[in-house]
Amino acid sequence: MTRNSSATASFLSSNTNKTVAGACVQRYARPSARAAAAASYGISDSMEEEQKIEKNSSSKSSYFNENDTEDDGPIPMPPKGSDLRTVLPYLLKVAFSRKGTKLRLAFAVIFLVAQKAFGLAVPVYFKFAIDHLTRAAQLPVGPEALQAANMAAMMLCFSGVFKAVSGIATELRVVSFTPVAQAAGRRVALEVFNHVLNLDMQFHLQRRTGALQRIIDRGTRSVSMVFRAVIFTFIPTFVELALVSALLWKAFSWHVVAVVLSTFCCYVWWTMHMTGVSASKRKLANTMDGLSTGKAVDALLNYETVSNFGNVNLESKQYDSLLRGYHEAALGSERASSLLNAGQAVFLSFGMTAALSCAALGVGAGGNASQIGANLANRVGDLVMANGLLLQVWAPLNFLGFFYRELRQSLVDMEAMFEVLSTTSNVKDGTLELPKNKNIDATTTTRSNNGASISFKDVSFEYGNGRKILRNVNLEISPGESIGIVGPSGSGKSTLLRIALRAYDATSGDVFFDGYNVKDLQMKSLRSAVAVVPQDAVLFNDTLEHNVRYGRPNASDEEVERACHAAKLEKTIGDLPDGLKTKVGERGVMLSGGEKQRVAIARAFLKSPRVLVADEATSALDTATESQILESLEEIARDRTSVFVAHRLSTVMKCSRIIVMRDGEIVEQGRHDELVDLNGLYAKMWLAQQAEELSVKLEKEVELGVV
Ligand SMILES: Nc1ncnc2c1ncn2[C@@H]1O[C@H](COP(=O)(O)OP(=O)(O)OP(=O)(O)O)[C@@H](O)[C@H]1O
Repeated sequence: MTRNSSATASFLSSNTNKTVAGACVQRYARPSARAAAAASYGISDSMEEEQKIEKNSSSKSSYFNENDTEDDGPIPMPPKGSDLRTVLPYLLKVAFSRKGTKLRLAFAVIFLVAQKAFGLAVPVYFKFAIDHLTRAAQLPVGPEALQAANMAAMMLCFSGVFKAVSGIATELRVVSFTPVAQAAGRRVALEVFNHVLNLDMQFHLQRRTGALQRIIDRGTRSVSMVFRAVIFTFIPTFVELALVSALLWKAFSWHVVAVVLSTFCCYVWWTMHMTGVSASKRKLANTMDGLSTGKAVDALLNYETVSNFGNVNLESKQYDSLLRGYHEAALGSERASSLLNAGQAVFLSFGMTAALSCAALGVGAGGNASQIGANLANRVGDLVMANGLLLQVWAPLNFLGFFYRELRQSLVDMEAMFEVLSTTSNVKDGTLELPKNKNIDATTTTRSNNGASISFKDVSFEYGNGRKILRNVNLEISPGESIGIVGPSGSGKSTLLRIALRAYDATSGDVFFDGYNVKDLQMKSLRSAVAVVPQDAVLFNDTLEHNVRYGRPNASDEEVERACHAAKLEKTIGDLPDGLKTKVGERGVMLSGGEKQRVAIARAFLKSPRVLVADEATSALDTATESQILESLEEIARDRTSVFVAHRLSTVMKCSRIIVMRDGEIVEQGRHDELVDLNGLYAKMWLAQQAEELSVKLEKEVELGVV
């Protein structure tokens, strides 16, 4: 089970959805990753800062989770496609599933209308000011000219006030809308986290953690971008364009409007076309980005293996070639973006010049050359207004290009996220719950047999590649029995346990837990009745206490202490600088293999399960540590059903029954002495191990000069 033990450990020890979300945030959240990287490069100051932030944010987020999600309505199913017509209604439903969103959105729309209306009034009042000034200049000096000049000043004041009001409305709009987009993003993020952690083991084995993290990260950030682009950029820009066109038509002619609209159409066409080119290159860049991040995370997580095998250069080369691929793809996308920007600038400059020239020359306004000359003075104000209005429409047009690009990108990012969200687990959850009151109370000293029975009936299994791993396994484990499972490597021992705990479902046959078919049981209920101590206990990058308490998050301090005592962790705690509050590092790197095992045992003790599963829990330890750990395990196994998978037969010698597996079949079973007498596979394995131990002992004695 070595290969998958880390995934199994976190997968099997999840008690509640809330715990799952917490664990997932720990695994995927950026700050943790950065803190880990900082730790490995010795950036202690920034790490301290990160730790403070993490501590704060984790306590805050659990507070918010508990309260906010209670108020929130159910989140809708993710859409099938990734085009705007399907994504937008989904996001609106997500946003509206939160209380108060409609009101916020209504305010945001009111402020948006105010922003645009007052914004358009600015050039109009500026025109009025110029008209009054022109009139004042044409009048003889006197009270009438003075009154016209005063009117001009007043119009300028109005224009200034409207500009200020428009600015304030913009900020109010941002303030009232941002929480809506953020809340929708957070809800989607939480949904993806929970969904991913509830997916089966096959999914997690096939996906690279780094690449998955990027998909989730980018997908959730895209949520607020879609809102900003569509609701606060595209729709207002079209409305504004319509209003400006109406004003220009009234002031000049339909010819000017035609020039403006043609420019707009050319601009939009160019933007859409080039954005398509840029997006396809960006998609490739994203794939390369995911691959290179996945590679980096993989190498950093396996730091010890990389450095022990002297493969830093190999890892660097592979990482470099992925990075190069990413940079080439990103460069292609950048080039397309530059071409897009240049084209946009050309269209806007020519369009603006053409529209203003038409307005200045009075194209389409009718009349002969002398009339044009007579109206020229009046047209100065109109021209200034046209300039102001066009600048006003062109300004968001620049953003329109940016938002369109971002929108396309967001839809690409969301597609990947929706794909993850619509992945279904091959292992379907059941509906039945195990009776709750049957778990043994870890705090009492007198305990009665309260283990669960497990039975395998004609169980066969293959991982999907046509190779049979288990063949018609039949096994009855009674409540309170201690079972040892042994057999050559690859004989299917760990697979048998995975099927019992529903990491996978049997291809044929059934498994019963306490009389219930495991397929009918809620996974949460089944797994809360079982504690797994794996070979390679994986710890969270948190305090020792957090890692122990993970077995039962609501345990009291006294219970945590008792669990540490049972797992013989006291010496380790005493040696650590901050005792139980010491951070154990990424995956528990600050602890030895034996110490990590003890933490896993303390966790299992605290969980107080009905079934204890120790999967090669002591195989990586020396014999002295093994016997201590076995003592602790036996203490937990007392009065419970226990299953020990082991290579070292000394580990299972004391079990009430030993199951011997070969090629996915149970070939022998019985007590240790019975199996030795049987003279079969077990007896051979026993003799081989005895001989091996004897030769190791002899070698040591020769080294020490005893013989
Ligand atoms: N996720 C997987 N996909 C495909 N094959 C797998 C997977 N996990 C395990 N196997 C294969 O299934 C077989 C049985 O594996 P299993 O881990 O159950 O053996 P085991 O008896 O526990 O071995 P060991 O003692 O070495 O841990 C092995 O040949 C292994 O390569």
